[in-house]
Amino acid sequence: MFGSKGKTRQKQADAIVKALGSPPWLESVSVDETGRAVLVIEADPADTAVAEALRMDAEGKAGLVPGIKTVSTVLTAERKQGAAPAHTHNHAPAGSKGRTELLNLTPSPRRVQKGARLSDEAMQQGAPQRQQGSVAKIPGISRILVVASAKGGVGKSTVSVNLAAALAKTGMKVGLLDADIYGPSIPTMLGTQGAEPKGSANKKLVPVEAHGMKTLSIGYLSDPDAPMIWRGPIVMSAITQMLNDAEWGTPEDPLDVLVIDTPPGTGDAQLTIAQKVPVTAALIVTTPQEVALADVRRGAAMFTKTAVPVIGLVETMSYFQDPAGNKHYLMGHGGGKRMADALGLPLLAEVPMLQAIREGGDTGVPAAIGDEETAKAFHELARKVAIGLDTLETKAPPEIVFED
Ligand SMILES: Nc1ncnc2c1ncn2[C@@H]1O[C@H](COP(=O)(O)OP(=O)(O)OP(=O)(O)O)[C@@H](O)[C@H]1O
Repeated sequence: MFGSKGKTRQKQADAIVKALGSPPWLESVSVDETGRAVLVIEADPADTAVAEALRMDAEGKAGLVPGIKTVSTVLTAERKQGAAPAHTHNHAPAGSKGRTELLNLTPSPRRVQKGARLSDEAMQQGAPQRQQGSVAKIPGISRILVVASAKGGVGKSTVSVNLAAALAKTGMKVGLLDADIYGPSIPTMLGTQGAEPKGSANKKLVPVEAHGMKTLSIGYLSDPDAPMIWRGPIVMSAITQMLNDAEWGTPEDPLDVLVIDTPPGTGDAQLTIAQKVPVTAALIVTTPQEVALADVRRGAAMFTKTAVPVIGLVETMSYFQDPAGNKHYLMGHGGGKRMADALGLPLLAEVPMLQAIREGGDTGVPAAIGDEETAKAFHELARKVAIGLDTLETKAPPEIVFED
């Protein structure tokens, strides 16, 4: 029935169905020879928000199946009673002429049927969603990794600082940009409070050097005793300045990676960064509690929507190990793994709750450059992140285009 290529495509389609958990709303999956998957999702046209959420989630998961290069979705009205159940195919099913036409008419990117819509934030901004590669790269920066979390206080800045320090320790040229407008904590974590980035001869900001990294923080640019209300445009101009008008590297000698610590949540600031900054990939930080799942899902969906690949999840404060070596799962056990599985993302690290990590943050010497045992989790994470970023460079990004 199928040739060997056809069999591969069928396997990929089956893998997508499996990755999505064979849901009843998935009418069909097809994969063509270029690695483009088309998902046909049945949704209630009256509930566009649900349809949109299903689509984003499904596309994110499908995009992670090996061999899949782009994912497009066709949203259809709900199946009438007695219609065929969900199945996979490499060709439009015989006898479903309307659907065949629909699939054949969509060599291009994702089509959103009338009724489906973008998020409220995107609508408010009135801007088309970003397509990967559409934001110009910054000369002097090879890759940008954003570290995000759905909620505040989960240990995102701690992961950002230690990951950046661990990457720098491997010999990579690393930058760390603190874009956390609500609580720029990176100067404290690096022991650079009060630093004032100087201007260079060619009127660029010179990043502050700390622990083998180049760093800039919104905290260096604002008075910590005079908290200001940061609004979208101001945030973006500060971040844009720190990104584009700073001496991170040169086109001949660029940074290998710039880690950006973003503000927690999925509001305007995060969406703007994902859309306007040439982000290579995102990393999501969470704690083990189950309650955060919906928030994390929303965060992952935001990146999917803006065509930013998420390379994985990091669970932090996973457990406390007593002096006898017993592990105590104070915040629950396995939440990060379950969440990663539910989102179809790899869990890249489970960082323990350690006094040395907290103290490292408070004293300005990241634990990742400290003693071997404490630093281990971050070094392992850095290794996986470096591999993840390299892998992305050889894989075509998902293709996303919205219809008017
Ligand atoms: N693995 C860990 N072990 C011990 N303490 C930790 C760990 N991770 C984070 N902490 C501590 O928890 C507190 C919050 O961490 P952090 O500031 O990194 O969170 P955040 O998510 O960046 O917060 P915010 O939302 O304010 O940006 C800090 O005091 C930090 O030292």
